[in-house]
Amino acid sequence: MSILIKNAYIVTMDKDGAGEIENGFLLIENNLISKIGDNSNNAADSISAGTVIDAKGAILMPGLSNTHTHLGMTLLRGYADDMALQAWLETKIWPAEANLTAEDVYYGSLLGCLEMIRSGTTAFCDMYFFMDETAKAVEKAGIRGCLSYGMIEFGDEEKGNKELATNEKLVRDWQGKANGRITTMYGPHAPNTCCQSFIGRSKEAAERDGVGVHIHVLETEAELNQMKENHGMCSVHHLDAVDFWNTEKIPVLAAHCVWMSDGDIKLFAKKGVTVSHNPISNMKLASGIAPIQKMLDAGVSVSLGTDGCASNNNLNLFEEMKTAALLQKVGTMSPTALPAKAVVEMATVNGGRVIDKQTGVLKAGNKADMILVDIQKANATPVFDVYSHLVYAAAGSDVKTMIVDGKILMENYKVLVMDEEEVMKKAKECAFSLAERAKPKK
Ligand SMILES: CSC[C@H]1O[C@@H](n2cnc3c(O)ncnc32)[C@H](O)[C@@H]1O
Ligand SMILES: [Zn+2]
Repeated sequence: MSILIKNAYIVTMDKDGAGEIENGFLLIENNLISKIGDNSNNAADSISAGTVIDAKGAILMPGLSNTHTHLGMTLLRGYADDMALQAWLETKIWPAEANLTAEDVYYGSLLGCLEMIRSGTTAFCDMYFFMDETAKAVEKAGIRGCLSYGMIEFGDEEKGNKELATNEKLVRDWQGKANGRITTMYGPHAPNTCCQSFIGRSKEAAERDGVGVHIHVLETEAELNQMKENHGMCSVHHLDAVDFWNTEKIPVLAAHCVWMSDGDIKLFAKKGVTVSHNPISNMKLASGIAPIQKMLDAGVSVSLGTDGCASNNNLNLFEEMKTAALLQKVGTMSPTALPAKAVVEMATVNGGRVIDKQTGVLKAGNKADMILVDIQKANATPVFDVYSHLVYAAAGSDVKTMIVDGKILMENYKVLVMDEEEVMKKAKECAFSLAERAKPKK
């Protein structure tokens, strides 16, 4: 099993290696990148491979990583808009989610995988319900998923025990499955929906099982105020007291982090916490502007997420990259904040670091997760700077080919791993049936 890609403009994202190669080739053997180099002297002509892709007119780059989403929520796209987080969750989303079935989450997740394949995302971190179904969808779709069960216990110990047991089963059943494409984490939802000791127990379970933790933190000013009122300190310091941010043994992924103080940022940098920045969700729910430039300056590893489809309302990381850059600029009133290359690093290198260390950079020995972005298009004419193009001008729909773990999932805009029409039909049926079941009974 080998694939040779030649004549590509390669963006490796490899700081210590090739950087960009204007006319490059890349060889995949089994699920790994075995060679990458310059093709201006036709070096690739001497390489034989089972499949050859001529990538003239395309950028070859690492696949994008979406480090915070709730994939099954594709069914709730457009279900409840223009509301603040707490009211949105309590009056619309949680009542709808109380009616979710396993079938809903399967088709919602498959639809999410399809949308990610079509827009360049090769890997994602998820936190939701019925996670066996998301795992089955990931298995079928061929992408990479880091899955956590979303645990909410509101201080109820008995509920907490059940939630931990469900997450533990997910880890036992799915960790490392699908040739390592599926990994798992523990997912305590947030510091204001789970008590401190429960979140501490989640961390201990994750360390015992050798997997990471994924949590929402300081998403809104309301959370910050509630934590100060109830505990006399912010969420970050509250959880530091149970050593939650310690990454010596396992990765720690913190979504949102909008209301971080300078002290919180310093602590995250020291501890090695990965932040998932979700600018579109933060804008739509009017949660605020996360201090991302400050985090990067302090040495925090910041990645990008979309959040769920009910607060975004899509899974398109190209939109997320552009929004991240623009939002930092307007938030700091500085056009030099969050330049294009730093944003591409967030969506590739930094996301890869938390999902699978052998992804996010195109170099020999890494896993073969990559995309081809079409630049034979009006919106790609001219390309002066490849990072500027990717962040400010490119669209998710410019992604023409995707390879994950050495397998072609989409080739020349044709998705090879599922019947798109069928998936959309089933997902639509599930969505409308769910909305019907969620209607308040008269
Ligand atoms: C317990 S599974 C995940 C849980 O989180 C909800 N959710 C979706 N988006 C957000 C957000 O921006 N902040 C907090 N919680 C969110 C989702 O609906 C599930 O109930
Ligand atoms: Zn979320």
